Amino acid sequence: MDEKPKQASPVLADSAPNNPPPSKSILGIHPRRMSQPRAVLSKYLTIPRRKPGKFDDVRCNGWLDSMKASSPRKNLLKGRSFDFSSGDADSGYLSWMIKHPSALTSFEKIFEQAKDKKVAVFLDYDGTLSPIVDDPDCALMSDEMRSAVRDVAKCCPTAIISGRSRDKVSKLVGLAELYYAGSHGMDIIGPINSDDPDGHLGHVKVTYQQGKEVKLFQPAREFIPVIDEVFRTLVEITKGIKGAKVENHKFCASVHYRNVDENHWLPLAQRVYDAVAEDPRLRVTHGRKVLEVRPAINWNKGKAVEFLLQSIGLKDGEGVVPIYIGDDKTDEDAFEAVGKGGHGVGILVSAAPRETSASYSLEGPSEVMEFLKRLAKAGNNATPPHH
Ligand SMILES: O=P(O)(O)OC[C@H]1O[C@H](O[C@H]2O[C@H](CO)[C@@H](O)[C@H](O)[C@H]2O)[C@H](O)[C@@H](O)[C@@H]1O
Repeated sequence: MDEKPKQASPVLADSAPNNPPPSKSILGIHPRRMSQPRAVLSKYLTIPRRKPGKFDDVRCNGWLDSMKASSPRKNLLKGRSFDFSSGDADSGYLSWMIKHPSALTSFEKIFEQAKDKKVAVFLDYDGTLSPIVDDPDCALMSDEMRSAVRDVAKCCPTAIISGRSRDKVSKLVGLAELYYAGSHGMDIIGPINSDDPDGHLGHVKVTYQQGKEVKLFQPAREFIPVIDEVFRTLVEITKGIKGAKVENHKFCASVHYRNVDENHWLPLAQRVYDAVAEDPRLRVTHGRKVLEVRPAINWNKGKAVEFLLQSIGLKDGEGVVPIYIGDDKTDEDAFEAVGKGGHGVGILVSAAPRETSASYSLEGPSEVMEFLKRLAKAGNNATPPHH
């Protein structure tokens, strides 16, 4: 189904990788050589990457802290009565909740903000629609959640924006009426609208499920062989680490350490960083107990939201309220995108206080489902169906 884009993609180069590669390997594993000629991809790349140098403990501790913090602990305070004068950890949680109130208790306010406006809903998958589980292949969404999402999609355009490959996440969700962006937004299937001439945004028209014509946008298309190669390397170098799992998402690769003994997290991270250290085309980012190797391009879930809004014909503005719900660091770009101009609503799914650009919070997938049900009900009462 995938075709070659007719026009160059509008991808800009990143200013810096999220996490610069470390210096010399402590394990004696040398960075792999890529077979793909670098010149082919050079238009995307401006990131100055440091040559491997001295291994530094500060960076190492930084990784480890980041890896430890990457999946928040359950909020033990829920359901307790609070002593507002205590000044301990409880008050930290409370002040976070004041800054990022529950989207359920604030539902009326959110609905008021969306009233008489065009709403578009963007949903992350893992940790948002499905609970976090040890085996990524077992992260299934419930039928009840599926029907809540289906009902929302009946009243407003709805898209899934996931770190997983588009094929995988669309199979897991199983709703043909949604739009999908896989590989952290680097593989988008969106609608074609009349103000958006063919190829204008670097996309191609393709025939999708049930013969429907859709827009396919893959800004990192040229990286497929690069990711393929790094995936094979990652499988090889993590073979000896019990519990490590590597996934190929076509435009990025994930290295999971949720099932790896904590003492081996740092050596695992070191191997992953070493594998990309000398390649300016790649960068490493952190997700929930997962390291992601991604093309070093300026494209992320936030850009995918903007692209989809434009495709849907809802350019950002006062009349449009994009709602984004997600649980991960990679969702922060999307929270920023919907927060621009103060029109959109970002909702972080987290059971613990976290630095975020989202305005609201929900504790976990069951609260997400509750919110979606209320949204669908309110939307059905308030507006005619969008399609
Ligand atoms: O953007 P998302 O849809 O949230 O995808 C992000 C990553 O999700 C998956 O990993 C996470 O969920 C797994 C299943 O619950 C869990 O085992 C893992 O620890 C989490 O990181 C997926 O497997 C990754 O490839 C995605 O990048």
